[in-house]
Amino acid sequence: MGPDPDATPPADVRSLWRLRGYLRPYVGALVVMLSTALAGVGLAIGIPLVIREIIDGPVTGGDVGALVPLAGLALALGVLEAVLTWWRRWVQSSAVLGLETTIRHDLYAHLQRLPMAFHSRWQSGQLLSRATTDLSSIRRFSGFGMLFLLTNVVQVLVTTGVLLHMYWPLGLVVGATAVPVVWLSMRFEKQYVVVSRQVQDEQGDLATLSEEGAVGIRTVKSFGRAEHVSRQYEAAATTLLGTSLRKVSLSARFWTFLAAIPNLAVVLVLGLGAVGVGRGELSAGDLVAFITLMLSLVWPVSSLGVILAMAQEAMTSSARILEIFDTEPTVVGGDRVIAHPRGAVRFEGVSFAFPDAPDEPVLRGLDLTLEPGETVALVGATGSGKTALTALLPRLWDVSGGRVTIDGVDVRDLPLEHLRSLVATAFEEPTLFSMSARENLTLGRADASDVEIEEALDVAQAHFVHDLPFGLDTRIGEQGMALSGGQRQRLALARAVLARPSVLVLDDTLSALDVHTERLVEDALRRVLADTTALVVAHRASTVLLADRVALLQDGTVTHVGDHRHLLATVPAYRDLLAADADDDAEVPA
Ligand SMILES: Nc1ncnc2c1ncn2[C@@H]1O[C@H](COP(=O)(O)OP(=O)(O)OP(=O)(O)O)[C@@H](O)[C@H]1O
Repeated sequence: MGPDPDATPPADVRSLWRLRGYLRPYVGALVVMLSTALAGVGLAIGIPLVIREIIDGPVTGGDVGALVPLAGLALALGVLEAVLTWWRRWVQSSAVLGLETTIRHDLYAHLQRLPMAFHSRWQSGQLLSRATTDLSSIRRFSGFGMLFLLTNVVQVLVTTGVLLHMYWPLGLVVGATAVPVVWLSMRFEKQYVVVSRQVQDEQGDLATLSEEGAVGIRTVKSFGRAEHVSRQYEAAATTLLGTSLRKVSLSARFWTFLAAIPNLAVVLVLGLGAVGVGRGELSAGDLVAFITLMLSLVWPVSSLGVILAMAQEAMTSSARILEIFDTEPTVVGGDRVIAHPRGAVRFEGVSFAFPDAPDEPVLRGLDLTLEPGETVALVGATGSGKTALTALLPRLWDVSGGRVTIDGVDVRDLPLEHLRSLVATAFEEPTLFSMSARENLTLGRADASDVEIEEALDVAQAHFVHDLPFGLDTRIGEQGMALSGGQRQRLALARAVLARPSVLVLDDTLSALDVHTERLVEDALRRVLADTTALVVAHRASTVLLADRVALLQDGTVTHVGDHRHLLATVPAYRDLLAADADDDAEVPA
């Protein structure tokens, strides 16, 4: 199913062409860019011709009076060329940056719509490189490459035509020097693409190593592996250095040859040109114009190889980005709305297998009913599919068979946003985002008042946020204050409670809390759970006691549903799972 994230997709002009819609808002800018660039070509050809007039006219004839207007014209053309270049660059930069931003925005929005099945298959590094490296290579080509591919070809053709027209034998010499230059740039381009890809990959490897080293610093230190990790890093850095030096030496050789060829040609043209001037077939002004025009061809000819490489790269990048755009969001909402949700949940004959393991169903023929306001604890061995079951409610995954309903409506018939406002989940290992504690808390309900935030913090026993350096405004998450596992869980619980869902899912949310805090949280939770339907994944007897009923998950299906004490007394498998905890049970208020 879907494309392979690690493979480089076949690239051709069609992929680049498919992104043309993004250029539409910039048609005006493109017209300005193209006309200024073409006018620049005209000036690059015109200025040497004016100089020819100056040399053959006033300079040869010693006529100072005629020199002034011609020199003024040359100067004006030079200034015009500078102004046009400035204008083109200015228009170009704002257009291509805008273009890149629009594609990046669409890409991000699309990624948010793609289902878990997509995200569990694609490494974040892959997505990151598509959103950064690939986008910038498209930007470079659409702003710079595309324009110069066109204008350079025009400049080479027109200038060669002018040269041939001025004095065809020398024109042929110049035409002939273009051959080794083009050949050299093509060869260079091929080798350069390979080396620069390699440098990019090695930079990626090095980045991964440094990230792992930084994120895993505790593990590295506690296992005494610091030296091993630095050796690994050093080896990767040395490889990168070697490859980068190869890249530099390759381009140093290329540019040296590139400079040498026109210089040799100048010698040849000067020699042959002098003969031509001596024979009266060519004026001195012609020769100077000729050489100036010839030198003006060096960049357009030599850059063709690099621009073609850029085009190739942009095609590959478009193909890689289109791969993401072409992945259809398979989890799409319906259009039914539950106006007054009561929170009755039913799993009816539910089966489920992860898409990458379709032959090993995690759940099969599972039935479970949660009455409105009821709390059901889900108990099962580790790996028995408890998390998978809870993920079916907000449609992080879709059932493979059967259906899940809320108030009798199949969750697939509800708009996704509506469904996800009905169901809130607190995970065992919650993600906190790099933003303030308040923003993290109000993720599910941006308009929550301070009083409501306070109530949610009460339920989750998360008053510690007030003791953070800036209270609720303290930045937490990856780039902010590090919080303990238990603190993170309590924030996640407060976040879920604050969303005031009709159905609350707690996926082992209390596992990192000490017994004392857990009891306080449970006491407060009991009040919240009194009128909210809740599915609570539980590993401990104390958590189970929050529930009105317990469902035992075995072999992918619910085998027993009942009261905790009853199950403990009658179901040996249940007793085994909660045996260690069973003794505590007397201490906990039922
Ligand atoms: N993305 C996935 N692709 C394939 N298999 C998966 C995926 N995620 C989980 N599994 C497998 O599905 C099974 C059920 O996993 P699940 O996380 O639902 O178990 P659990 O009962 O919640 O376990 P625990 O109590 O340890 O959290 C496990 O065998 C797990 O290895």
